[in-house]
Amino acid sequence: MIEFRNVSKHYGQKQVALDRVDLRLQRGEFAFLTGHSGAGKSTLLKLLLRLEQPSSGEVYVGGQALSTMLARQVPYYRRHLGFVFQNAHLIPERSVFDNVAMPLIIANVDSRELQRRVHAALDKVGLLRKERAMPESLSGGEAQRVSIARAIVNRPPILLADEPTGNLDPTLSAEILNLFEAFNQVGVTVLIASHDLDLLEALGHRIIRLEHGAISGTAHGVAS
Ligand SMILES: Nc1ncnc2c1ncn2[C@@H]1O[C@H](COP(=O)(O)OP(=O)(O)OP(=O)(O)O)[C@@H](O)[C@H]1O
Repeated sequence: MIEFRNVSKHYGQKQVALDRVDLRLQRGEFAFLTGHSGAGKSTLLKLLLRLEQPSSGEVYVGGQALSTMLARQVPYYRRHLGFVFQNAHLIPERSVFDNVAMPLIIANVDSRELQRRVHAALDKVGLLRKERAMPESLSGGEAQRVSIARAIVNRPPILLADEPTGNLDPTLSAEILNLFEAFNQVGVTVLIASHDLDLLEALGHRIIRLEHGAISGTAHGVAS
């Protein structure tokens, strides 16, 4: 589903963000990406989103080499990826419903289908009752759940997240990770960058470690 073949990424002349990374994620896999600050986690996700291009090597998603994708194909490609940031990044002057609907508006989905899908996404994250709320009235955990609803409303086969629990306490973090697990159980491939090793190790999923841009190990945590 996802493959990095000998991928390096340099910023400028000296900064090596990724160093000859080889990595495969099977369809339906759930993996964490961890490593120190500056290890290259966000860069790896940016390459998958095609926000950045490798300096050498190739990234394949669903069998397609991303370097061969034309600029005009990139927006369509990105519809197959859901992405969750550390901060929810909601539009403050739009309701919860409108925020979640945004990817469907961009994809020109008709209004009845849009309503049905937004309700289904909010239902999955347990926030249907908040559809008319404005972002400022949400707690941190609720805002993050809205951003997850927005990421999955297009039913992407791949869900990526960069430190999605970084601003949340341990109980809320566990709730957010449970949501990712629920999507994974219905077949979504999930890759989450996180520092929070204690939380990750307890879940029993694959953990991919980056160190100064290189893969330093891949192992499984121990499910408690
Ligand atoms: N746009 C950029 N220009 C120059 N250097 C960059 C750029 N983006 C990242 N880097 C550098 O590349 C390296 C990897 O950064 P990256 O953001 O991928 O690490 P990270 O593991 O996500 O770190 P963190 O956990 O702190 O977010 C770092 O040394 C960083 O300073």
